[in-house]
Amino acid sequence: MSDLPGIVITGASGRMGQMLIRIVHESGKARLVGAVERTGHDWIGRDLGEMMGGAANGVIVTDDPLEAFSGAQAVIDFTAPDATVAFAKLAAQARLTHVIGTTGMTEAHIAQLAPCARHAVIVRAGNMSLGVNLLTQLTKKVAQALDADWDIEVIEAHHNRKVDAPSGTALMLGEAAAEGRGIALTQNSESGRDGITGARSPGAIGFSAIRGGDIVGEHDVLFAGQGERLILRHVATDRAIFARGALKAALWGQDKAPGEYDMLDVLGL
Ligand SMILES: NC(=O)C1=CN([C@@H]2O[C@H](COP(=O)(O)OP(=O)(O)OC[C@H]3O[C@@H](n4cnc5c(N)ncnc54)[C@H](O)[C@@H]3O)[C@@H](O)[C@H]2O)C=CC1
Ligand SMILES: O=C(O)C1=N[C@H](C(=O)O)C[C@H](O)C1
Repeated sequence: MSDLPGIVITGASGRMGQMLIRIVHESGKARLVGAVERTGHDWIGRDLGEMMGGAANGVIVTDDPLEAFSGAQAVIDFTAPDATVAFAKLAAQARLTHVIGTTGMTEAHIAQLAPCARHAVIVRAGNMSLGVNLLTQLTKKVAQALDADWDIEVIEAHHNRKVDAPSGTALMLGEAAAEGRGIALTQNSESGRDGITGARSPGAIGFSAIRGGDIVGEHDVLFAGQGERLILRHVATDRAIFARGALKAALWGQDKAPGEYDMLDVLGL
């Protein structure tokens, strides 16, 4: 019996679920011990390896997270907001590290994580890649250096199946810009411009979302001044960057005290 940490993947058939299964399998640093999908999904009761188009691996996909979580040390969860809150409660009961990549969570969803984090490690980030987490730090620094005469706009592009906007990454970047500028994002955010909108509010942080084709994820932070513009950009071309970050977080969480963490903690940025 291996002593590598046992990992459960929720949303196993999803774009990120399948990528996570590959990355965990290839890593040699963890064991894949469970796979969860929503009730009614075709994969329930079937062998995960076969569903992924390979040889049987003995992991049977289940819609019972409690069953999957028993005997695991961590759950990596890229699903949907309501599902993530439900998984957080079960992961806390089982004292598992819960790595949350799910975006589109409201304040009400996020508030429900705090009691869970009293019992277990939660690592949550709208983007698990090294590049984007570095970009948040750069964004904060630039926003600190420039005054409010420089308009800040976050422009993001994603594939045509994405259901939430602005993206979790765009919100992280907006938060970083707001922090650098010493303002609250909630009171200074502008998005969804259409029609006679009036002039841009001075000092606002704007958000624009593009959806199309198979774009993995692209984010620009535009600082627009008088006579010059500065653009910080991240382009993701492979979902493996998110999966590698999530696996790193799951392993990092193994010896940490219960609490809510993000990828800056994991990466030491
Ligand atoms: N933080 C990060 O680095 C990243 C976050 N994401 C986020 O991850 C989430 C998933 O993205 P994708 O994989 O592209 O979506 P997807 O739609 O391909 O996959 C989601 C999966 O979750 C499953 N699911 C939904 N409700 C469930 C439930 N109650 N129980 C079990 N499974 C359930 C669905 O059946 C589906 O297979 C989105 O919120 C996305 O924004 C995506 C990429 C990177
Ligand atoms: O849904 C996606 O695909 C992605 N979601 C995350 C987000 O909302 O920022 C991360 C990445 O950009 C891909």
